[in-house]
Amino acid sequence: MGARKFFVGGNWKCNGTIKSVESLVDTLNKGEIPGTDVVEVVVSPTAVHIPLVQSSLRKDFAIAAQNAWVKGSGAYTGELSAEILVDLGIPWVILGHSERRALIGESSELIADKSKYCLDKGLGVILCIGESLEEREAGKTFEVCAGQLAPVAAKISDWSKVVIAYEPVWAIGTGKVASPEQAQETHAEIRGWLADKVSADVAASTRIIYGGSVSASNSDTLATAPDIDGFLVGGASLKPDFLKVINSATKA
Ligand SMILES: O=C(CO)COP(=O)(O)O
Repeated sequence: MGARKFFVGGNWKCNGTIKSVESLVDTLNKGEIPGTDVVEVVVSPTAVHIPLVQSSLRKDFAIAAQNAWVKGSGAYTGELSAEILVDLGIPWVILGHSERRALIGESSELIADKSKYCLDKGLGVILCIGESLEEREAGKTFEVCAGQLAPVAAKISDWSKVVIAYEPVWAIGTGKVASPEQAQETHAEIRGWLADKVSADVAASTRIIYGGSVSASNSDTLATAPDIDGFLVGGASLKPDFLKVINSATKA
């Protein structure tokens, strides 16, 4: 546990006005959090809000894009390349979010290719995986997670800039948070899979964070689970509650 610094990401998804972003940044800037030796914080505004956030956000928080294209800059209307993100000084990108898998139809293969491309260009990747309710009820949670990780493991060798976000689809935006036992069980299985398929070192050092209805009222308890190394927060990251979630790093 000690080797893995707690990681809290705020995924703002497709939300925000200039006014609400300014107000949220102001709230975050005034918040007290443990030092950067205890917690790493990343926020992910929409692409067009990134410059505003970059110029105004406290410097101990980093920024992540919510997506990147699978190739470099070029004739890809509507996309953002890793090169553009690197040029803007954005250190992280979220890839494979279940909303993009489900709504845009991104496959695990495409997400693996994107992960490889972005890592090669120097970005850190927050790689999202997780099962649907039907898959959980069919007892396929681990199978689904392993199936989403396998194409990535086949393509990358350096995991030092990968954070795995386990986000069960049934818990996202539903208020139905996984219990600490449910999340811990899957996190431990993912870590075991990494040990088996990649290496013991990668398993020991890779942060596996939980996402899905994380809030100020449940983050302290979730943080105590030994294999939960942080959170990817949606709805609560748009509110002052995000500061409370960040502070749960002290419970880990
Ligand atoms: O999808 C999520 C973060 O990426 C989680 O969203 P909620 O926290 O709103 O459930």
